[in-house]
This record gives sequence, C-alpha cells and structure tokens, in this order.
Amino acid sequence: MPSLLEIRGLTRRFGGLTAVDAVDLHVGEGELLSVIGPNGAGKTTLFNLVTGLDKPDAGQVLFDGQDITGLPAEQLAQRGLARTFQHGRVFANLSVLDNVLVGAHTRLRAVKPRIGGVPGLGALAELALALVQPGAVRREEQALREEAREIIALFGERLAPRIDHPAYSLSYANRRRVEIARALALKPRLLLLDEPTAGMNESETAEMLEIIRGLKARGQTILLIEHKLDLVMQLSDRVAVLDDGRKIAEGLPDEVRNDPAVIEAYLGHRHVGEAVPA
Ligand SMILES: Nc1ncnc2c1ncn2[C@@H]1O[C@H](COP(=O)(O)OP(=O)(O)OP(=O)(O)O)[C@@H](O)[C@H]1O
Repeated sequence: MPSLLEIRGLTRRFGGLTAVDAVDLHVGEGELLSVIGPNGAGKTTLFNLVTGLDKPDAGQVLFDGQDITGLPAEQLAQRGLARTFQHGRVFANLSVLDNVLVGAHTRLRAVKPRIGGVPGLGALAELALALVQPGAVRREEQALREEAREIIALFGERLAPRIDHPAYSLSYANRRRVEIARALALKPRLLLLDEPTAGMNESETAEMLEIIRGLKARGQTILLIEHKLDLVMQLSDRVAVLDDGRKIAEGLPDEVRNDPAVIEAYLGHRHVGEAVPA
C-alpha cells in the first residue's frame, strides 16, 4: 500500500521535555491507523505537528510524497488534511449547516484556479464574477448546500433536525459531530480524528464507531487518536503506541494488545483512566 502520510524522525521538545521523540509512522491510502498511549504520551502534539499547528524541532512530514513539514494549517487543509480537536471546535454562533459549509468553502477555495494569477486579485475577481454571473454562483452555492446536507445526514437524527440551530445550543456530543461533519466537507484525503468519542456515553460511542466504520468502508484514510481501546481494536487496520514521546509498538491490533511493552506502559501510568488492553 503506497503511503499517503509518512512521518520520519519527528521530534518536538518543550524545554527539557521531549513530547515527541524521533517518531516514524506511515499511513497507507485507505488505511485506518490508530495512535494510542497513556496520558501525556505525545499524541496530540504529534497531530499538531502533522496538521501545521506546531513546528517540529527535527524530522519530516511527507504527504503524498511531498514534504509538508511546517506548512501552515490553512495550506494543509487545502491539500487535503482535515482534523478535529480533542475538545471539539465549532463556530458557536453559526448554524449546524453553516459550520459544515465552512468546510465546503475551504475546499472550493483550494480547487478554484487563481483568476489572472495575480496575488491579491483572487477575492476581488471572484466578487466581480459573482456580480456578472449570479446564476452560476447561486447554483454552486446550492450544490454546496446539498453536499453539506448529505454529510449532516450521516449523523441521522442527531443532527438532521437541528440543521438550522446555532452550534452553541447543541449538546457536547452534537458539537463534536458537527466538527467531524465540517472536516468531512473538506473531502479530505486524510482525516485526523483526535478522540472523537471523548465525553460520549456508551451508545453515543457505538454510534460514532459505526460512522467511522462507514467512512472507512468508503475508502477514507484515517489517523485516529482514541483512548477507548475497544473501539480502537475494532476499527484499526494497524495501531501505533506512544509512551513518553516514543513509539514503543506498532502492528496489527491483536499484536499490539498482547505486546508486553504496551501492557507495561499502560500499567506504569496510574492516571490512564481506561482499561489496560485485555
Ligand atoms: N505547549 C506545550 N508546552 C509545554 N509542554 C507541552 C505543551 N504541549 C504539550 N506539552 C507536554 O507534552 C507532553 C505530551 O502532551 P500531549 O498533549 O501531546 O499528550 P497526549 O498523548 O495527547 O495526552 P492526552 O491523552 O492526555 O491528551 C505532555 O507532557 C504535555 O504536558
């Protein structure tokens, strides 16, 4: 399987602490790779490095064979990397639909050629076009709305009846669903999910598992951080384990589950808060 994402020797230090320590990883097209590890293992820092929110002290990130190390988040989104955050980030005052449309518009900006090729003229020229071709613009907007509605429909009765509600009025779990819907509207080549079931109860977690399973079945490449090991074991093609910034294991879910170094890492951290892999 050719690698869509390849991470080589990625390292990030905060003062004396090495949060991510020479980590190598790769994610193949259509693959679901989970990154697990005790609290403070470096998972979110790794995501931040891959998605341009933070810059590494050493190492490289390659996406589809191109070096994207240190590129800003906006550019990475336009290249097809979309992420969600551990605590969920949505535009509180925008409706569910508009939150998802933000994702669709980001994608559209990426695929539209720069008019005239003159930097800075793009937005102005776009406005001019909108004025002379209102029908075309309206149709394009209509198509985006339709697409956003289809994505929202993936979340069934949880989101569909609330499509016009402002995000601030939603439950925590629903805000997290909106965030994932927005990321999907980017039509990402790689979707990075940071603890998509954090704060969700058992039935909500089971629903999310089905949604992720559905995305995977459609060929979506996914990099997942997740604490709920049951879900990780059911969904992942491969699992990588971080501990104190280092990758201590990588392999098929069953191999990782029985790896003594992994069991040791989980037992060694008293505040894991979740079951040791059984
Ligand atoms: N901006 C920062 N400044 C200083 N230290 C940081 C910073 N960000 C993360 N760290 C430290 O780096 C280490 C890794 O943190 P990180 O959040 O990546 O871990 P994690 O595996 O995502 O943990 P959790 O499962 O609790 O979310 C921790 O010791 C954390 O305190």
